[in-house]
Amino acid sequence: MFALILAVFIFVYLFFHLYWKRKNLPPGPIPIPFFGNLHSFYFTDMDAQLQKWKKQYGDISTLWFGGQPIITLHDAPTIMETFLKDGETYAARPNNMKWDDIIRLGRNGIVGSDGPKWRENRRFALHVFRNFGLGKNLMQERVLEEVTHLITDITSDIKHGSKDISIQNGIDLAVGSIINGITFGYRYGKEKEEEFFKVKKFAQYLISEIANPLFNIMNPDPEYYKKFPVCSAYYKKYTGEIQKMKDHFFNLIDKHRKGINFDSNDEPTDFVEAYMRHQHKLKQDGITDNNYDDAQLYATVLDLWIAGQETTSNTLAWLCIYLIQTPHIQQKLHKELDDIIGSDRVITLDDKNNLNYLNAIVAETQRYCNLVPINVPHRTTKATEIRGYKIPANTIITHQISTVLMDERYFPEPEKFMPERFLDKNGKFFQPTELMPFGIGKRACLGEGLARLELYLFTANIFNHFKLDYPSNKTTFGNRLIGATITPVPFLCNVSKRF
Ligand code: HEM
Repeated sequence: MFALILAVFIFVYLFFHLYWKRKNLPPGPIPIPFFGNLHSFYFTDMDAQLQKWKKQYGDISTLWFGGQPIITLHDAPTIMETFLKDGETYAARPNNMKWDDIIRLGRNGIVGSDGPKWRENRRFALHVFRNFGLGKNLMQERVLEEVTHLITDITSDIKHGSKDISIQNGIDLAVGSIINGITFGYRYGKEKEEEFFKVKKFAQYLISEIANPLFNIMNPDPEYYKKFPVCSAYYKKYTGEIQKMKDHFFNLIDKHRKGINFDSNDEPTDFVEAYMRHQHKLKQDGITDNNYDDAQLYATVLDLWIAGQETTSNTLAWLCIYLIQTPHIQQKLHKELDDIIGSDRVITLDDKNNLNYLNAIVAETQRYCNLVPINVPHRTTKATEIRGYKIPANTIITHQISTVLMDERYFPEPEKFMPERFLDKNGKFFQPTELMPFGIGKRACLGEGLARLELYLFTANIFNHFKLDYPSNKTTFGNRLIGATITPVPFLCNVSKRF
């Protein structure tokens, strides 16, 4: 009798998991109970595994993160028709990813919030960025200040000849100084290097854990899962790290508030000040029911810092690695710089349209490094239909940038690093719509303008001043660490001066 009950139970269980819950969804790899498809990422790199599934199941498929199905789009035309042309339907974020609530004190910030709070705060941040000169010379000056410090530091590190140094750390610190300058109003530089690497460590921990299966399994309800042995140790460690990060940012926020004279009409010089002045105005106007409390401020600053530092800095690090691995491409870049610039003067936005090969290298690096292996998930705000599949409201869905950027239909021989693919027959740089490293639609990267400015100014000025080569020990050179972003394993490179 017991055997019969067990057999029925197993049958019902398998029938539900293997067939019933998947029957109306696009095809995809078979999920196993508890893990879904997450276990596959243990055996193959995330982006390579997605590529395999795309070949197997086509341009629209379903992945399971634990018990959570995620509809995944892989081809540019479908992505344009949905996320771009019907943006509002795809503008929400999942509301069952509970670690986020712990990290961001509820549904706060920009990356993880939605509805009016997200809309208002995204608009507010973009407005502040524009006031700080994005798209004008002011932001260029901020970036160039850090570029100049970096060039000076590298020059002094290598003295007269050439030397193996960590250009990666230098870039990290410079990009961190830019985002910290924008958010809190001060740069790190060499003097505050220790503070920078402390925050960077938190950021890296958060980002890398997103690829941890245990993190994803516990995500729907960490408070419940922490009752189980392995999960409870994980919960303790994870929340401990988050607490340190919260302490750091709230400390800075409190200090900042004390330094602001709210009676003055001075223009704010950093994001936190702009935010606090806005909070103050709302209070004065008696508007208490608003979307601008301190939890929202903390979570937004956290989002800007993490999204703004790690992404740009890693892209630049990959660019250095690729140009070391392809000396003929670096040589061609040096030739363009010699022909167009011809001195060690500072390269600015005014030169951008003449530096076609350089722009193509940046574009190809963004394609090839494929920084975000799994794009940030979205949630449908209403029922819709995609390629014949009925997708209900509140379905988790994402457009998979990583598979689009490696798709041979849009980028022939995608496994090759070939900047020439972005030059037309007259040698002019162009960007096809399929090149979408910042995502598309309502949720496309908020920092795209700043990131593009940084990628261009750093690349142009670093390579105008220096030649980069392999370090003497290249054992792990170019190896990848996979998390929410793909990071190069820490590396040295041999740097020599060109002037
Ligand atoms: C090379 C650099 C960068 C890359 C490749 C990148 C890529 C992305 C991607 C793929 C998304 C998700 C889009 C989606 O949900 O579909 C995103 C969102 C976001 N990024 Fe970036 N990003 C970069 C730099 C930056 C910078 C410099 C900042 C801040 C100053 C920033 C702030 C944000 C924010 C706040 C969001 C969330 C937007 C929202 O949910 O409304 N990013 N980024």
